[in-house]
Amino acid sequence: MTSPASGKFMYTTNLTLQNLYDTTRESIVLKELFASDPQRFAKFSKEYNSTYGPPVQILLDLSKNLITEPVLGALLQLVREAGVEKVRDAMFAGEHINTSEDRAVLHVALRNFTDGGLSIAPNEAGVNEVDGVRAHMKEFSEAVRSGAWKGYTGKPIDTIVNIGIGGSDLGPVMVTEALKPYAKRDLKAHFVSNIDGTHIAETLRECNHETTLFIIASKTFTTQETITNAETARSWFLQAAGGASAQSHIAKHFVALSTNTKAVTAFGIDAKNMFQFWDWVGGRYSLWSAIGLSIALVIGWDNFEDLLKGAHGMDKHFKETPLEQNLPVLMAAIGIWYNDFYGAQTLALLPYDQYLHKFADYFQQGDMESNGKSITKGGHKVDYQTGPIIWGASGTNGQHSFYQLVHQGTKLIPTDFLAPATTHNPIEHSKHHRILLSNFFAQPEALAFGKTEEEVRKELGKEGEGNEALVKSKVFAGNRPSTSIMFPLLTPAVLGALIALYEHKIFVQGVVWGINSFDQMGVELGKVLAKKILAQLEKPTDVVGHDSSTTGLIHYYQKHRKE
Ligand SMILES: O=P(O)(O)OC[C@H]1O[C@H](O)[C@@H](O)[C@@H](O)[C@@H]1O
Repeated sequence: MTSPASGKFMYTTNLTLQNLYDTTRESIVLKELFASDPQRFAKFSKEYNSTYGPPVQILLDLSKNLITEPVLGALLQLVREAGVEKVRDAMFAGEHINTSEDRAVLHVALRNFTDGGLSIAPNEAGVNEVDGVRAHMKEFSEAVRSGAWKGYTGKPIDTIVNIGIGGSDLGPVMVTEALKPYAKRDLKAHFVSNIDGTHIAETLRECNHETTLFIIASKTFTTQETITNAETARSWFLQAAGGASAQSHIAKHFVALSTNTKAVTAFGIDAKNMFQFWDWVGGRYSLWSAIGLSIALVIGWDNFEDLLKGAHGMDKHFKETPLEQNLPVLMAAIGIWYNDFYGAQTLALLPYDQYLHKFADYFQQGDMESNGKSITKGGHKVDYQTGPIIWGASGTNGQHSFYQLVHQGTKLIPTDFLAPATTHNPIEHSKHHRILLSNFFAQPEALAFGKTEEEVRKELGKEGEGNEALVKSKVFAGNRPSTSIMFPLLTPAVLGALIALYEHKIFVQGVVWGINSFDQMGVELGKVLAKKILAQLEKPTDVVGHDSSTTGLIHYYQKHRKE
């Protein structure tokens, strides 16, 4: 048998799985599986308890998935056969598993603490500088939060503006939203990402230049959106602070988070106000690095460190736990079952926690930029499905929009439901939370077990007689899969562990599919074309080298634009 090195999804276990799918799919009916096995929940749910850092408990209930013991066994065999354990260890050891860019993949090193016991790639350049950058971030964030760091007129900072995009934006946005209960409420935080001038313009309207700190977050420090927004912020600041003579005040109001010292200093930011990270930190894995500075500013250093420690606990679990008990491995295995055997196209992330309302947005980049690939590491075109489309919204909002399709549409939509047992806002004696959780429990139940025609007829009584269309439209076929994830309370450490759980799930799937989860060549072409087009926008005669559609659209813009 060949492996994905040839572009064929053909491990030996693949045949076993295909065979299981062909011969047992009809009998994988959740209603029957639960009825015939009172132990199903006990068998297919796992409790994670951190062995490192602040306490983290996570309950992962996989029992409402379309799996049986033989299926899960075969999926784990597939993971084993694909060599996931070897590649995982290679990642922790700092081998250059990002082969196309010849880089190590060491975001795990950013959340390693010397007593963590994982001895992560101590020899990779930069790994021994992690502690130093953390100390710098701690000192700086504490100075800003305490008011010791002053703006150029001697006033403390009351507003921060993180300017970044993609991995330099989504993590800080998602985490600061998720951990709002831990936020310093009198420090306003804004995140500017879009090149659309509206984003920076609306943000600057809310800022006082004397008390605002701009954090320019860009791994490469060449990203068009970020640099343009940063230049606009700098001009705004200089103008408000008295023109060119105010240049020396920039040091009090602009810091940079980057791997590119040269570009940062060329921009005018002092190297001592730069927080370094390294090329082995992928953008979408960078919230643990200096990119997390805005998080540390908002929630404070100790909470930021708890976030890292929660993730580190999950790293230990991923590295040290047998596959059968390994949460990210189990989630990855089940995702492969739907993606490559059932033909599911998507995965919906559905947190029943308003604080996690950016969770799906965050993992759209995390998952889709990592595993949205169709060429293997060996350079072959795949003949199987790779990364799923990630989408979702926080409960219960989704219930009033897209759940109709999830319950009764023609597509199979695997779903992950997430919820905390306790809310940070127990208003009305937690009445809201009880209602929220009743929905969190009800939706997976409804998806799995549905409602039969017989039940509908009984319920409708006379109204249903002679109205077959009505009866049929009220039937829920059921057997729609879901995973449920619960935790006691959304703390920084729990959030860290949850993010790391999904990161490692993505990792495992990427290895099984034989792709490089750590480059992102797919974002390049559009960028290059946009640069070329930008230079042609002035006059219709400049618009050359395009198809008639693109040319027509640019001509329309040229005809109708107003400065
Ligand atoms: O931090 P930077 O270098 O500005 O990159 C921002 C983003 O740019 C591109 O879209 C990709 O490379 C992303 O992975 C990255 O997160």
